[in-house]
Amino acid sequence: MPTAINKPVRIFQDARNDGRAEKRSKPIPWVEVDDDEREKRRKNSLKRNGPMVNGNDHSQNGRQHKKARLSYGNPSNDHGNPFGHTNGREANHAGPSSVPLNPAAQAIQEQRKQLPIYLGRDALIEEIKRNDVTVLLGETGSGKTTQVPQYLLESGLAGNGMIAVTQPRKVAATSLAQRVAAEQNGPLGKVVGYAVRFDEKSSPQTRIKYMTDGMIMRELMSDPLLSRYSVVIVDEAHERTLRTDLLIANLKRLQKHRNGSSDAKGKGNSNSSKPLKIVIMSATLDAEKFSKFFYNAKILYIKGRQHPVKIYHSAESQPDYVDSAMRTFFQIHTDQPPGDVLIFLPGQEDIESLEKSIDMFAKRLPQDSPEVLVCPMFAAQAPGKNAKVFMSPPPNTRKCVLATNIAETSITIPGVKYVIDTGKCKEKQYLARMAGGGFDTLLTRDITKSSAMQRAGRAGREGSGVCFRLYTEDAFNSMAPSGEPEILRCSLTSSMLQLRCLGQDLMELDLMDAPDTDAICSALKTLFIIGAFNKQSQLTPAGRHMASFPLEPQHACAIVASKEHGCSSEVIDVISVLSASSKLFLDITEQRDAVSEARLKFRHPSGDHLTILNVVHAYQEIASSEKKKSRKEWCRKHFLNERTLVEAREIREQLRQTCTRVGVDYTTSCGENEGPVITCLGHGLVANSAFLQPDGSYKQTMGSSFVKIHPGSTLSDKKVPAIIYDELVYTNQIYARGVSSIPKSFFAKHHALSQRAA
Ligand SMILES: Nc1ncnc2c1ncn2[C@@H]1O[C@H](COP(=O)(O)OP(=O)(O)OP(=O)(O)O)[C@@H](O)[C@H]1O
Repeated sequence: MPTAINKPVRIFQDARNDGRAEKRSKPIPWVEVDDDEREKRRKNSLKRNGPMVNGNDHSQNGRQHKKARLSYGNPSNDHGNPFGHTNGREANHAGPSSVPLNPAAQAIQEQRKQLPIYLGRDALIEEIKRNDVTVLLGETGSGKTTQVPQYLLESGLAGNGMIAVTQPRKVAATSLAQRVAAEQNGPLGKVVGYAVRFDEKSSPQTRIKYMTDGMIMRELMSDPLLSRYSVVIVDEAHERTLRTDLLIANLKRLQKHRNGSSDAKGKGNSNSSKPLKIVIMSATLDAEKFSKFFYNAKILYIKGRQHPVKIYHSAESQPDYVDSAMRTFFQIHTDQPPGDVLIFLPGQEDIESLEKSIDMFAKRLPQDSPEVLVCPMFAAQAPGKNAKVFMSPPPNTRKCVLATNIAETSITIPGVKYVIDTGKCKEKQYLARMAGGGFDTLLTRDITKSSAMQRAGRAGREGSGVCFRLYTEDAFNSMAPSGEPEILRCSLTSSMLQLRCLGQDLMELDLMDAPDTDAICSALKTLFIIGAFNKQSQLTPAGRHMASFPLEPQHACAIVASKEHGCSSEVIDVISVLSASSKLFLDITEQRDAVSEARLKFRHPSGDHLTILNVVHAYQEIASSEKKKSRKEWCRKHFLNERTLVEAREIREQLRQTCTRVGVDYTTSCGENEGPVITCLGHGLVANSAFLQPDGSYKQTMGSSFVKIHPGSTLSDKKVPAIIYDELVYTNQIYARGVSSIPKSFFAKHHALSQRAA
């Protein structure tokens, strides 16, 4: 397909020689993956031991296909309704055709019928009806995530219960809900809704709810049997996030309770009025492992993908992957037919650096060349900005999305035809032994085969696509098949607290993989010193309150402590900013002096937390008196991210509601005397504290590591006897970020506690 991809790109030849011009001018040599070989790999990746629901080898497929067409949009209830009787509402959810369809909606319905999964619709419904647990494996783009919930709803299999579809990431949950609401020909939040942290769009009419795995885990606290749901679909289960693993363990437990059956075959349904169906889905899943975990649950396969994706590997390895991605982008842009480009990079820094390079070289394109619109996409970016990647670019413009692995699974970015995969990602890793007390940090590493396949899959969503891998075929062949489950590499503090509120013990839970003892001890230690657990590792009343907040326990602890210190208003203001998805302070390296000058007036001598509070107060004043435009200008002048402040305002509202529930008066204020704010933050961050050493470094109180204050902190050039910090980042050394000074006397009580905990 791309015949001219090996042509030199002019703009690099013409560019000023910065030492790279000559190298850049040489096109990257590509090797196309042989189609037969790819088919062999595809078959291997879908090693089957169960029926294919949409292929010729399914015993009844021909008949079922016919029936599927007949029943589409007009489902009878002949698939049974194991969740009790429909209550009349069912008729409204018989499918999108119950409301007259305009031409655009009709086109969407036609698209639905073209998906590979459509051929197996009835077979799939039948299998899910027969089995309590179903493991569904099908290629990216076959239609699992968008169609399965609708099939179950339209067939009446969900009864009058809801269908939850869990996703590891917020952006997938929200964008899928939007798409499926359109497929159901209704507004978002009605029949189809979503729930992610700090944001929910649903109503009493909601029947399909896309939600993050964290949100459904949180629902367990108020509804331990998840009785509102008749089906829980765990999507992208291959990612094995910590929350997915905990959810799966809980689903297994509560299904036994609700269905009264100890196997996955659905035999216990007869006595149960509210049975639960579980569907585990992915394109790249160790299906046997999941099946075994659920007492040999049925594995089903969906054959084929809607559109082909051609794959190219670079002939040589590309150590400077950011530069190689940039060259590949312009090779596509100058030679290839229209189509947007999606580039996978490990993290925000690489994204920002590539954005600058592409913008710079795009200015050197010939005048008649199409424009380039770069759209970054990463978790720490405000949701509104991430949503921009889903919009169409202006005419005669090629969109170039620069994304981390948040765009890797589930989502469809309209217009994307080309994927450039650097082969790198950042992964959370818990450095328990290294840092003594232990901390989560992000490390750059090579991706897995499963990720490579998911990334390539993003190119074939709306038509045929092309994926350029910036690594050799040998490198691909030596990649691990899939990643290590998060439960084996992340901090367990938050999950342990949440589970204890459910009356569960992480150590006793029936998990697919048991976590490391170091990580368990570290979490227990942290929960003990913040007062969430007592010496016997039992949940305290304060711990229960902490778990009510949708926050890390350390932050929730600060709010709970503020009740006693009379400064809840201020603590909530600070925590709201720390919980926003993007950073408050914009760090522009080239303008470092201007940045620190502009921020001088907010700077608080105690450090970053009260500096944040000063910004929040100043913004509140501006927001009450100035127009929107002036607020924006004010933020720009002070190098502040206004989106963070706006998002923090929404988060504050939610935290206030939780405060009301747990009896914390959020209006109490310490006024000008801000000392108690640091004391409360200290209670929460006591495990994140360190003492000054003679050489100017800081030694952790709970661990044995030496840390430095991050250069971006207001305290970076100060020496204070003791600090608390929000997080540690590991580069060539360990840096503490989000730092405040705290009196050493504060530790008199806590240090003894931490010694005892150790
Ligand atoms: N937001 C969207 N806009 C346009 N088309 C979409 C959108 N979401 C889904 N589609 C279409 O529906 C198809 C099926 O998507 P779906 O997410 O159901 O597939 P999947 O099998 O779950 O894939 P994956 O494993 O990658 O999540 C896509 O390939 C695309 O053609």
